[in-house]
Amino acid sequence: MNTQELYSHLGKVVEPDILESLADLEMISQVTKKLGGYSVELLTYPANGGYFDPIADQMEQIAQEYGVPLEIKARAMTDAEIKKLESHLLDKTLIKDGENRVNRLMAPGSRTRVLGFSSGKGGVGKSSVTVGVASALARRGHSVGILDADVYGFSIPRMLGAVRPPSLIGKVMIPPVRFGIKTMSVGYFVADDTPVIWRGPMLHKALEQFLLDVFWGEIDYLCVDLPPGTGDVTLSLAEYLPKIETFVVTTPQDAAERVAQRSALAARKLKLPLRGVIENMSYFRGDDKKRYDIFGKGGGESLAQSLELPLIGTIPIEIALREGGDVGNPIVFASPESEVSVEFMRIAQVIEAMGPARIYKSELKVR
Ligand SMILES: Nc1ncnc2c1ncn2[C@@H]1O[C@H](COP(=O)(O)OP(=O)(O)OP(=O)(O)O)[C@@H](O)[C@H]1O
Repeated sequence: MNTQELYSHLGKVVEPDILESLADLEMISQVTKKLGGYSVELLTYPANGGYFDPIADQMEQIAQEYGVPLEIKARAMTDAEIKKLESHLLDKTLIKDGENRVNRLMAPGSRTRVLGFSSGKGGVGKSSVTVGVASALARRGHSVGILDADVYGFSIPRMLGAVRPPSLIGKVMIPPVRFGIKTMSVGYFVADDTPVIWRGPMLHKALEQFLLDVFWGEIDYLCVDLPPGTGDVTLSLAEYLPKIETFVVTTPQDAAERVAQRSALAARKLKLPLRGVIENMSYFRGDDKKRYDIFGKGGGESLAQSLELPLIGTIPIEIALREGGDVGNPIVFASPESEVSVEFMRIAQVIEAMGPARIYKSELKVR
């Protein structure tokens, strides 16, 4: 093996958050031959020191496969190298749309579908459903991102076990990736026990940044965990994400269904296209294989009927779902055969099959 061949093998290693190859990102130096083996430099950007190990492990594995000793050294990128990487990422993040710069995922003609998950009130499992559907779409081979817009009750980083904060390369924010899913949340910027007491304009600004300056790339699906009800944040999002297709999450309980209906009608007033209803905590299957309707029956169906929307899924109560959410191991990946996971996979298929909503309000733009 010559140095060029080894370089081309090592260059195929994928950077864990940017999800592009080291060669494309120019993050490894030429391989050099040295006494008894080879040496290569891995260039790190300011916050990715912690990623050195997983990348280096993969490079070592490749070298071992070819039976060549390899020394890997980390080197911090120079300012000029960071600038170059930033411009590479900016090209893939922003696109000119007339006078405006818009994030590629919001540009007209972008292939990204934006799926919003809303609920009338907290605690019905909206975040769990967002993670479940996003995980199922990822397992079906799509590129997926989750935007945690539930700014006061953020839970996505915990549910996905995402512990690394986003890195900043120049102006571009790199969303941490877990289970192949890009994630962005206010939770990355505040300590877990700190209540978010930002005022409207600050939240507006944070969301604007999450949508404009984040390197989402042209993902297939952006799943948005909306705050419960229809407050300020949802209003802002409706402006920023004119392509958002909303799914209403409810429980079988009558009361939850009525609150969900109010919020769905408000969403309709905001002209957020509603695409379907998902009923969560629909039943519990006991060890005796029987279904127990713990929270009653029929809430999802009756909400769907009153809103003239399809009921696209009924998700059972499953202890493993709650446990997976608590430790950052989503059930769709942890137990793909469970009834809940099978249902999430089915819902993902239904969403795929229904295709994007045909709306684009060109007058609504960021900046
Ligand atoms: N189908 C389910 N089976 C078991 N536990 C569930 C299920 N759905 C949600 N849970 C659990 O219920 C709790 C609330 O869920 P979640 O955080 O997803 O709700 P939410 O509607 O997003 O709430 P909030 O808006 O308050 O953040 C979590 O502990 C979650 O693990």
